[in-house]
Parts: sequence; C-alpha cells; structure tokens
Amino acid sequence: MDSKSFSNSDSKPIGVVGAGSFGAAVALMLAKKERVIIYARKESTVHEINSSHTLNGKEIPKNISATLEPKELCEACDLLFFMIPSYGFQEVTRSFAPFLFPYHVIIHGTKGLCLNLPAGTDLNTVHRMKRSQIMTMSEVILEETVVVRIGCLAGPNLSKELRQGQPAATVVASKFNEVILEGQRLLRSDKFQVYGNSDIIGVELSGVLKNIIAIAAGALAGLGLGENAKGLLISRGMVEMIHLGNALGGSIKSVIGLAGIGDLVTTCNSVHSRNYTVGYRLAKGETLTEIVNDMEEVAEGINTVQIIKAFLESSELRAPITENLYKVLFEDLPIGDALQFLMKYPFSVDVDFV
Ligand SMILES: NC(=O)c1ccc[n+]([C@@H]2O[C@H](COP(=O)([O-])OP(=O)(O)OC[C@H]3O[C@@H](n4cnc5c(N)ncnc54)[C@H](O)[C@@H]3O)[C@@H](O)[C@H]2O)c1
Ligand SMILES: O=P(O)(O)OC[C@H](O)CO
Repeated sequence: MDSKSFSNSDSKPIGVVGAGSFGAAVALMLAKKERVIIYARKESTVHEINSSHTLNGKEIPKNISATLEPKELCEACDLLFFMIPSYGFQEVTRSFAPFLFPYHVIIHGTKGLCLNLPAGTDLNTVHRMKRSQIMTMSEVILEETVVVRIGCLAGPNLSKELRQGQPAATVVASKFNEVILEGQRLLRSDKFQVYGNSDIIGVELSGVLKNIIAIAAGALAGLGLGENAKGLLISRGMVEMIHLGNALGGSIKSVIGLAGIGDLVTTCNSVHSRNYTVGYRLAKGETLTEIVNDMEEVAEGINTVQIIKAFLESSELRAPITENLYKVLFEDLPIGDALQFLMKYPFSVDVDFV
C-alpha cells in the first residue's frame, strides 16, 4: 500500500478493539459503511456476536463479527479503531504490536492517560511527574508499535445517545490528512458530522481533561447547586483545561473546539456521563471506593486527577479545580470545603489566555 495515501476502498473490514460502550457505538456506525470485526477479550462476547448477532442482548447488524485473536484482526484489517480504557491500553497495544505493520492505521477513542514509569513504580508511589512520564494514547501507540499513521476520535459523544441515533459530531485528529479523510468517510452520516484537526495531542488532552471538570460538575449537581454555579465551573474549568493542555503540549485552539468545550458542556450536563455520576454520588455522601466498586464502566477522570496532580507538583502551573478535586477524592476534603476554597480563590482576570 502507498504509505502517503490510505483508503479502505478495497473493502477490507474495519477492526474495532474493545466491545464496551463506546466500542459498540462506533462499531455500529462503521457497520453502516463497511464490514466490521470486533476484537473482544471475553469468549462469551465473541460467541454472542458470531452466533446470535447480538451484543449484550441487543441486536447488531450481520456484517459485524468478532474475534479473540489480535493476529486475526490485524491480518484482516488495515484500519483499527482502539476503543479501550486507558488502564488496559498499554497491555492491549502490546498484544497487538507483533501483528502490526507500518501500513496499518490506528484511530483511538480513549479519553485517559498512561504512565511511562520504571517497572515497579506507579501512581501510588510517584507523586511528582514530568511531562515525559505521562503518555497520551497516540504516544503509547508510537512507543509500542511500528504504526505511524495514528488518529484520535474525540468530541461530545455519549455512547448512549450515539446508539439511539441522536445527532452528534466528533473530531478526528491526526498529523496525517489521509487518516482524517478516512475517518470522515467511514463515520460521517446525516446524523453524525466529523471535523478534522491536525493537533492530535491537543485533541487527546481536551477529551482527557474535561473529565476532571465533569466530576466537579456532578458534585455541584449533587449538592443541589444551580445553573449559575455550573456556568462558573464550566468557564473556569475551560480556562484550567487551556493552561493544562498548553503545558502538556496541546494548542489552545483545540481546547476551545468541539473536543474541548463541546465535550465539556455535554459531559458536565449529562447523567449518562460516568465522570459526572462519580461527582454526583460523592456529593450525595458515598465514598470513592464504594462508587468505583459499584461501577461497571470506567470513569477516566479519577485517574486523570491523580496524574495531573502529580504533574502540577513538578510545574509552576496552578490548577485550583483539579487540586481541590484531588483533595476531595483522595484526602477526604469535604466537597463543601473545596467549594468554599474555590469561591475565595483570587481568580481575578476573566480571560487570560488570548
Ligand atoms: N462510553 C462513552 O460514552 C465514551 C464516549 C467517548 C469516549 N469514551 C472513551 O472510550 C474509552 C472506553 O470507554 P467505554 O465506555 O467503551 O468503556 P467500557 O468500560 O464500557 O468498556 C471497555 C471495554 O474495554 C475492554 N477492555 C478493557 N481492558 C481490556 C484489556 N486489557 N484487553 C481487552 N479488552 C479490554 C473491556 O472488556 C470492555 O469491553 C474510555 O477511555 C472512554 O473515556 C467513552
Ligand atoms: O461517560 P463519560 O464521563 O466517560 O463521558 C463519555 C464521553 O467522554 C462523552 O463525550
């Protein structure tokens, strides 16, 4: 295949890695254009898809099949959508690496971060982190595989709404225009708009950082506070995302686009958001351990708060919402106290990033 262009026009199936909420939603959209093969780690999931054409009991199109084998997926597909949470991303990427070649294209939809730490150390032992110790998923793919044409899918994309066929839009970000064009060709429909952006790091970070603010928004709702307070949180949260995103290597433009402010507004307002739900339940008096033990799906923001707090320890930057949320999540600071602290924080300039 010509390395400068990419088109799935020879009608190879599209691979989807991960059969969770978002993987399923994206597989259903892709299946409107091409055959899809899902990689899942559970034999029961693969069996259900292949034998009854259902996933979690819901009917799916017959042009979606499934496999347990990374090798089979990589041999059948040139384009793979990686739709797994950050906690499994490195492991899954490593299991695919032996079967990936430079002609493959990977687009991921993960809104979390991984760590680049020496063996035997982790988030619980390293409390100060430099940027080089934090990895976005495109950086993980570059590190672990020979694939170079990498994209990221991010935007206000609650999987429940996507599965209901409600109108939405997303961003496909990549340094390679052919990746953006192929993402647009495959995903665009009269219900789904797909924008392009070349700042993949900025788009990845936008999707990652909005989860922190979404937890805080859920907490405000759980405290019974109104829309004025939410407007305040969203606007200050956006400023915090801009400064953090910039410090971590993303452009301001990406944060004020669909993947940043667009997703921030959606996630801060939806009971379907897992991150919002974590904040809401905390404010209602549950502990973080109780909430996490009871959640079947991932709320990426919890890990992200820890990682960004460790990054802040090694930088001059201040991020008061993230720092206070860290204290609420991991140091038992009452949410009311965190809110009082933020209300007295000397934010004085409204917009300080343009
Ligand atoms: N659900 C949404 O609305 C949504 C929307 C946009 C982005 N995202 C992002 O997509 C990512 C995935 O979210 P989700 O909602 O699909 O999560 P989920 O918890 O519903 O599903 C995760 C899937 O990944 C699989 N998985 C996890 N670790 C694995 C491993 N080591 N090997 C193989 N499979 C593994 C699980 O089995 C599961 O099928 C997250 O980073 C999330 O932030 C989710
Ligand atoms: O359920 P959440 O909080 O992971 O949010 C899902 C998506 O990121 C919304 O775009």
